[in-house]
Amino acid sequence: MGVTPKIAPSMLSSDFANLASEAKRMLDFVADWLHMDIMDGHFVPNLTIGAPVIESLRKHTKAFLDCHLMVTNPIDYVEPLGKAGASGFTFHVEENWHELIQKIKSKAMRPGVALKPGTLIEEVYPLVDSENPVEMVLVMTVEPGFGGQKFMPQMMDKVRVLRKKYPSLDIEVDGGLGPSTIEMAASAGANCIVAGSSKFGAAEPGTVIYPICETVFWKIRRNVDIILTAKIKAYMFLIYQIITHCMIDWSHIISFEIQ
Ligand SMILES: O=C(CO)[C@@H](O)[C@H](O)COP(=O)(O)O
Repeated sequence: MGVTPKIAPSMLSSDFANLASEAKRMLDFVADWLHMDIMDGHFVPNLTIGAPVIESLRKHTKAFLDCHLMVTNPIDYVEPLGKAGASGFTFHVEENWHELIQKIKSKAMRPGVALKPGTLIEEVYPLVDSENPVEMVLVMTVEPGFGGQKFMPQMMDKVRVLRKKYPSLDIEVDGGLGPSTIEMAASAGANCIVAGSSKFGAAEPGTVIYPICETVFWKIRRNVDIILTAKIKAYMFLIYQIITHCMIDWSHIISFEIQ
C-alpha cells in the first residue's frame, strides 16, 4: 500500500482576522489539509491559537484540521481539541506517549508524533512500532515556533531513514518548504507537506501549491513503480522456477493457443 500526497498550508501564515476565508482560499487551490499550529508560549516562545479557534473554524469547513501541538502537557489539550473538531493531533515526543495515543484515538483524532531538529530519530521508533501506533511522523525542518524560517536540508536524512523503514507511513515535513525545497523533501520520501509563508506570501497560491503537489505525486509514483517492478520480477522468477521444476512442455500449450 502506497502513501498519497497531502498538501497542508500552515494557517500560521494566514490572516488570523479572516481565518475562515483564508482556509477556503487554500482549499479552493486543492489543498488537502489545513495545518494548525497550536503554541502555548512555554514549549516554544510564541503564542498562537487553541481549541476555541479550532471550534470556530470547524463551523466553516469539513477539511482535515492537522493540529501540531507545540505545548507543554499536550494531554491536557486532547479533550478540548477533540470536542472542538480537530482531526489530527501531533505531539512532540513525550514520556507518557502510550496514554496520549490512546486518549487521542478515543476522541476520534489521528495521532502523530513530531521531531524537533535536535530530537534523535530513534526516539520515535517505539511509537511507530507500538501495537497502538501513531499514524504520522512529522519531521520539523526548522526550529518550532515561527513561520518564515530557512529550511534545514540536513533533516532529510531522518526522512530517508523513516521512509526506508516504514514504506507506507505518512511522513510530514514542516518549515521552509516551497518550490525551491520541495524536490529535496519529496525525493527523501516525505508525502505530507506543510508550507506557510511560501503559499500565503504568493500572489497566486496555486502557483506554489500545484508544483508542490505534482513533485510529491511523481516521487511517490516513482517509488510505487520501483516496488511494483521488484514484485513483478519476484513473481516471474517464482513462475520460472515452478516451470523448470515441473518440466512443463509449453510447446503444446503455445501451439494450442495459436490454433
Ligand atoms: O510549525 C511551524 C513553525 O513552528 C510551521 O508550521 C510554520 O508555520 C511553517 O511556516 P513556513 O516555514 O512554511 O513559513
